[in-house]
Amino acid sequence: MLKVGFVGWRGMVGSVLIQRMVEDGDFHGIEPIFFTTSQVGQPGPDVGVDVPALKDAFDQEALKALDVVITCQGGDYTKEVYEDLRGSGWKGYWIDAASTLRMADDATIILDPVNRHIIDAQLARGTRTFVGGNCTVSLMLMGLGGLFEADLIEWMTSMTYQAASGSGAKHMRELLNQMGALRDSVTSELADPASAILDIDHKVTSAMRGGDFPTENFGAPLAGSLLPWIDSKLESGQSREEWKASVETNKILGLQDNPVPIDGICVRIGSMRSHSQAFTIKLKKDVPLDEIEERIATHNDWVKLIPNDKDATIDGLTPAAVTGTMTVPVGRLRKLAMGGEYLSAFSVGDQLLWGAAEPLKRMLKILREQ
Ligand SMILES: NC(=O)C1=CN([C@@H]2O[C@H](COP(=O)(O)OP(=O)(O)OC[C@H]3O[C@@H](n4cnc5c(N)ncnc54)[C@H](OP(=O)(O)O)[C@@H]3O)[C@@H](O)[C@H]2O)C=CC1
Ligand SMILES: N[C@@H](CC(=O)OP(=O)(O)O)C(=O)O
Repeated sequence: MLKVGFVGWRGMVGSVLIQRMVEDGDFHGIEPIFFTTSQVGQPGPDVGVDVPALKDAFDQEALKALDVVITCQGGDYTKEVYEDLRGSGWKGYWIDAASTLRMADDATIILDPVNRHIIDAQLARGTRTFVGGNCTVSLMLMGLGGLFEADLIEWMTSMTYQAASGSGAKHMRELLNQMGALRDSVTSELADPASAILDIDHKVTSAMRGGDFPTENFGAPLAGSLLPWIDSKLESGQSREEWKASVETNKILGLQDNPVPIDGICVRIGSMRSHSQAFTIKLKKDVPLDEIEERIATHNDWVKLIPNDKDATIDGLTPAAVTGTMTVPVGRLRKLAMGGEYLSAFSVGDQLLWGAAEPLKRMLKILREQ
């Protein structure tokens, strides 16, 4: 039985992973051991099978005894533990949600509905480090995988609308507190249908700019606003989040030698846990729209084609419709005014499921099938 260590299982990504594994009965047939950086000795979670008390996530000896480590603890943990563990000669499988190791030569980015052939080839070569992709990248590929598979894309832009959850649990709370503070600033005016909308607008804007508006985590108002920068600045002028689109996509698809250029602007908006993206796609040739739709819709079991009409779009192509589900809807598909080779598309996906936890869960299953 595989001995599988779970690190970071209590966090937001980790708890979605555990929830999905319990739902699918994945804890049966493995020996799960739970680790912590702060609660050593406390009881492990209820996952339907017996688990020992929590072990120290920095205990190299305990980690070395494992066949598989799955970590959702974050990049700092990976930096602190991974090299020493490998340096000690440990030959187990390391499955990680953090970005730290993604671009390392000996690591494979996992998104098996899109790159199972690469995962299998890497396993056969003896690769033992597998890392989940950036959430926008994984969600984009789940939606547009059919176009990449048919080698139809010459270049692409991705303009993102990213949820608060991508920054972590504290940020989700802060977004809600910001929303509440905005409403609280005009409670009496909202109760009076005769109050002037411009007065309401003025008060809301003042509240947003006020010194007591809760911005400790985002550093600025997000509710009622947006933040067109995610992560650090690179020399190229891109944000790190924008840079990941091209490098990670091409690594996932094994196209590093002949990469598809992908670039855009990543924006944080006030949705809770679903990321959306608007794409402009330059096709290699003028492919009919019905063929494009067919290729997108049949690529995997989770992508869902949304007809390009208003009702279907408002119904099915929003964070409110998608959050908490595995479905990745793709819609707003139409040829742009620039010509038959220019395609628009819009997609939405739960960034904690396909964007973070699901590829890790599925990688463990792949290992169990070996
Ligand atoms: N958020 C996202 O969208 C994505 C995140 N990732 C990666 O996953 C990593 C983890 O992200 P995320 O899950 O958001 O991080 P969290 O901040 O939710 O959790 C990280 C760790 O914080 C500790 N912790 C301290 N207090 C609490 C508490 N009250 N409740 C739960 N955990 C607590 C836990 O460790 P302990 O039990 O040891 O104390 C937990 O494992 C990220 O750093 C990133 O590398 C990857 C893709 C997407
Ligand atoms: N940066 C992403 C979330 C994330 O954790 O990404 P990565 O796994 O690439 O660090 C967001 O803010 O929405």
